[in-house]
Amino acid sequence: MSKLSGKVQTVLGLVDPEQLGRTMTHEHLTMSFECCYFPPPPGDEAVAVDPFHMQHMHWLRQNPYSSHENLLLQQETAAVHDELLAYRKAGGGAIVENTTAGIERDLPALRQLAKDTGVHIIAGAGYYVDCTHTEDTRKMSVEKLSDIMVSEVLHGADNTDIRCGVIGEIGTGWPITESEARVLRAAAHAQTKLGCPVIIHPGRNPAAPAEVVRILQEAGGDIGKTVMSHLDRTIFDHGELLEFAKLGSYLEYDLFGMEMLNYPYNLVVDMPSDSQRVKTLAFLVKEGYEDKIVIAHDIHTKNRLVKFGGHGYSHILKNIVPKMLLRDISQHQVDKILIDNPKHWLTFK
Ligand SMILES: CC(=O)NCCS(=O)(=O)O
Repeated sequence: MSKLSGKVQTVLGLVDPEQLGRTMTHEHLTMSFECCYFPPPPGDEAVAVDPFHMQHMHWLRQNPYSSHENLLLQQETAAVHDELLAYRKAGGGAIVENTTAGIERDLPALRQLAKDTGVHIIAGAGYYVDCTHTEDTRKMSVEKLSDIMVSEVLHGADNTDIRCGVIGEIGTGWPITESEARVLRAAAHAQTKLGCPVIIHPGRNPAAPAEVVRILQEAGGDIGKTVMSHLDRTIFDHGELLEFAKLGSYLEYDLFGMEMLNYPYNLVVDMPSDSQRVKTLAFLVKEGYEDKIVIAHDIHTKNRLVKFGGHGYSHILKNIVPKMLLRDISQHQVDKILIDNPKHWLTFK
């Protein structure tokens, strides 16, 4: 039996799963989202260059990806530090930090934040979406990619001794590229070796999550120990959602706090409101999936920090939980979603 077995691996070392408490399963504390810059609407170029003023807060919420400055979350470690202290005060215990290679993972910063705030931080191994893969990454075999992920978990990543505790977020688009498929297979192989949790960023198409599951399964992945992220912007039809849920992954609603009219990466998508997200959670609970739901905010731009007028990492604990209780999700079920499900997922087999 591996020494990881029965434990959760944080950036400060192994912990007993009971120590985690309430856990956001998909956040970023330091990263760059420059890879996904989207040009501003015509006429808004001047605002986009200098958006951090009170009168532009609404513009930023509607166009978060159209300001280069807004994509540099890695510049805000001091604010994130304060917001993690607020998260603890609001009852939070742990955060899964999903930044992988390609979007500027910074493990020393994560270790410092964990030390200074007392929040358990679990770091992610592996690779983000295709456009961030380097030439080296594209040339690697599945075995080589898998060896790297295993090493990031067992020995440390980015030339540090800081160890990752999950594989992911593994980035995929739609259609899934050859390089992304290779990374997915490698993640499945590493998961088989390690018995570790995996988390996936699917492409923006309702068929994408199931296609990822198919590739992982074919490569021997453990779907019951895998989180499918971003379902709030991916699967809308309740019938299709139940079909996907049957495949057995954790179902993650992780864009709480993000409300926008035009989702620039797929204009066909109507980004749901938080009320609609809660309604979908209540639906899944009613259908018997209370043991498979996990939630988070996926903060990946500056404007979502409290410092810039955003909701911060405590929004779910402060605002969404009361709403869940109002919508027939019991306290026991809320505790499953925030404590038990993340704990089971994060514990190494
Ligand atoms: C960092 C990240 O991948 N966030 C997801 C953004 S998306 O618009 O839901 O794909």
